[in-house]
Amino acid sequence: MILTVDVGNTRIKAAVFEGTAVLESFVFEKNELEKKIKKILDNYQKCSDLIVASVGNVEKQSFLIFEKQLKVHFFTHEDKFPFHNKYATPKTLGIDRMILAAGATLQFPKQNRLVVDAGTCITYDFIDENDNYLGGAISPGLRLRYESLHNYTARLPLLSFEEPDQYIGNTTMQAIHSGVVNGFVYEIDGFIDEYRRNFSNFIIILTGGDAEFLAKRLKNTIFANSNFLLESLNQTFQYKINND
Ligand SMILES: Nc1ncnc2c1ncn2[C@@H]1O[C@H](COP(=O)(O)OP(=O)(O)O)[C@@H](O)[C@H]1O
Ligand SMILES: CC(C)(COP(=O)(O)O)[C@@H](O)C(=O)NCCC(=O)O
Ligand SMILES: [K+]
Repeated sequence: MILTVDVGNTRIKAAVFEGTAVLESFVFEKNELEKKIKKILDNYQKCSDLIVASVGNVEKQSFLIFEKQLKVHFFTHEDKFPFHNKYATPKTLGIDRMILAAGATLQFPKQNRLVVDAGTCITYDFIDENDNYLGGAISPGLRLRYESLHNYTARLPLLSFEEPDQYIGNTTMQAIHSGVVNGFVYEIDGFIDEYRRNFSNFIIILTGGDAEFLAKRLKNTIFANSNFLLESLNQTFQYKINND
């Protein structure tokens, strides 16, 4: 049994795996980290490994305190990954993106894969059918768009997510909802269209905090799985064990 933990810039996601099956998954805030992990490990005492991928700013020590109970592994660029990394700055590539790319490579062999992770940021990661990781894109996520409109202007209120019913917003609030939500959806559809024009034999994997909403709104058909990063962490760890 293993416990996987994904530290993003907004929230922490965790899941307990037995083989490839998710036994339970969790979402919590950074300030609850140690308390939550302790509780999970109390409930799943058979966990032998704690596997972490972090792009957020939490102390390593918050995980290392569990070393008495089980093995702790932080994924880094030094680990073995199942793709050829063609990113020109491999050391600055987010470890979350590397894990997503690894999961896509292992789960969907011999095809072009695009992973879209709609979290704090939207990240696009492309791995071609020869398992070359080529890169992708980074842009502001849904909530970040609402927050930046408010934080960098004098007159725009901070709104929370609301699905606009039209693209012509006729009030300040509707204009913001249209710009943020429709802009978000159009951007992702636009990127997917561009990839589709250039590559065939293609799978698109959608994940992150906004995946569920997006799955309903995108015109492109996609494979949506909110747990894809955690599942990929589990798979990449198995891959590491088998290849070290
Ligand atoms: N309860 C929530 N708290 C924060 N963000 C949420 C929540 N529910 C949905 N979201 C959406 O999820 C996104 C963050 O996704 P997530 O995958 O948790 O990010 P990260 O991996 O970067 O921490 C935000 O843009 C927001 O729109
Ligand atoms: C782009 C990210 C901030 C995304 O973080 P997230 O939205 O998952 O919290 C993260 O992958 C990161 O810090 N990347 C480093 C830069 C790069 O990947 O090139
Ligand atoms: K992301």
